[in-house]
Amino acid sequence: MQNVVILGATGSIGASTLSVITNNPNAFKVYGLVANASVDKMLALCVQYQPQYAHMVNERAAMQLKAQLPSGCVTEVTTGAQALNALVTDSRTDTVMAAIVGAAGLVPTFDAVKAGKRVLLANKEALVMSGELFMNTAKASGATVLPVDSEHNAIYQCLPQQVQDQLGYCDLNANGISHILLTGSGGPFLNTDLTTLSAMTPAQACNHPNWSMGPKISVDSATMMNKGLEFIEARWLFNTQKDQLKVVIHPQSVIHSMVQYRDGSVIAQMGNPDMRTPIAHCMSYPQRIHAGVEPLDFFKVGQLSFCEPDFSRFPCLRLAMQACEQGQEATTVLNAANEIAVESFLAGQIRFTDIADVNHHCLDSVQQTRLASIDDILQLDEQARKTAKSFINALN
Ligand SMILES: NC(=O)C1=CN([C@@H]2O[C@H](COP(=O)(O)OP(=O)(O)OC[C@H]3O[C@@H](n4cnc5c(N)ncnc54)[C@H](OP(=O)(O)O)[C@@H]3O)[C@@H](O)[C@H]2O)C=CC1
Ligand SMILES: CC(=O)[C@@H](O)[C@H](O)COP(=O)(O)O
Ligand SMILES: [Mn+2]
Repeated sequence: MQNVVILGATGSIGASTLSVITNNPNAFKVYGLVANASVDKMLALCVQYQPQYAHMVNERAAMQLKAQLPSGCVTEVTTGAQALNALVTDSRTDTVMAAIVGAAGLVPTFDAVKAGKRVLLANKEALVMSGELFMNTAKASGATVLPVDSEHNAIYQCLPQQVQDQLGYCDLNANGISHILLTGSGGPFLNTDLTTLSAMTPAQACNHPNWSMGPKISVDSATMMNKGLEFIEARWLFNTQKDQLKVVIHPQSVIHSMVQYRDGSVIAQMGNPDMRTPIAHCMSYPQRIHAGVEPLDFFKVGQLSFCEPDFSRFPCLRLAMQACEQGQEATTVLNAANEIAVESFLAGQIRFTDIADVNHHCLDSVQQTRLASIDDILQLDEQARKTAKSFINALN
């Protein structure tokens, strides 16, 4: 029985993780649930799963949750950075699902890695910000990092065992691998008339053709910044060298990514677009469990198609690929700028096409100081957020 802590329990990945646990009650116990401020959702989860701990980052939310928990519920409600650190590093915590959205997930995820836990990584932004430090820390602590993001999970499944065992420092070339092919759907605006892009609304941007996800990642899919963040994520997870990583648009999201070998073989991982598959894979690795996902029906899949990304439609993808080449300072700035830009777009303060302009401006103007620690990363993140906010204020 694995004791599981879910960071981001009230979100989309949190719900899928809890569904996998519900399907496998003898293998997993919900030990701790973490969210920011969604009291009603957390209350319902506490009643259903009776975790040992429910942690709310927002202090008021923690007080409200405490007041509303029914008597007889075993859950202890906590708040504050120290309590969160204690939960992820607790000797009874076996597995941490890292599924807080954005930079807010970095510290608890990193703490779990430092403590040598089994870390199931959905929070790609943590790796975008701290990639090198994150993977080095995992190696030093002996933490097992398993990629939940559907593409990275697919790539992982297509790699040989010895490469899987050396996540973060594997030599792809020495293992006969020529390329990693990172697939992306192109999102809801793949074929939208370019002249109308600036008028696209948050609801249209969040209307992903294949996946049901939280609002931030949905907008990132629409700009293809999601693929850019995933490009950086793959760079760190699979230690890719220049030109080993390619983005392929595949609108149906049936193939979740591929690995191309020197001898001409291409190994792909396929399945219905349902995050419970990669989550179940990570939770049970190296075993296989029931995820509650319908098997892929090849007679109903229809046509699978592929094309190259068009950078004039998706400038954020190019920015991310360039930032990846520049290094961790640039990717930290880009991630922070993008979080502010997406938040402002969702709040109706900027246009869809302004997101790329905010990101571009921050990459060009934020001074990129050398990053040696998580504190350095958080400081640069803060600086980039300030710059993004000033730029947005000047737009309006
Ligand atoms: N959804 C998906 O299919 C996929 C998601 N991912 C990645 O997984 C992560 C989560 O995505 P998703 O589940 O869609 O996001 P959601 O928006 O659905 O959920 C976000 C979760 O994070 C919590 N949260 C937000 N801010 C904070 C904070 N400051 N401190 C603590 N908790 C916070 C939310 O709590 P509250 O409800 O209280 O606000 C909620 O539980 C992202 O990094 C995303 O890129 C990767 C692949 C696929
Ligand atoms: C489910 C998942 O992993 C998302 O990151 C998904 O890939 C988003 O779809 P896009 O390929 O459109 O970015
Ligand atoms: Mn993905």
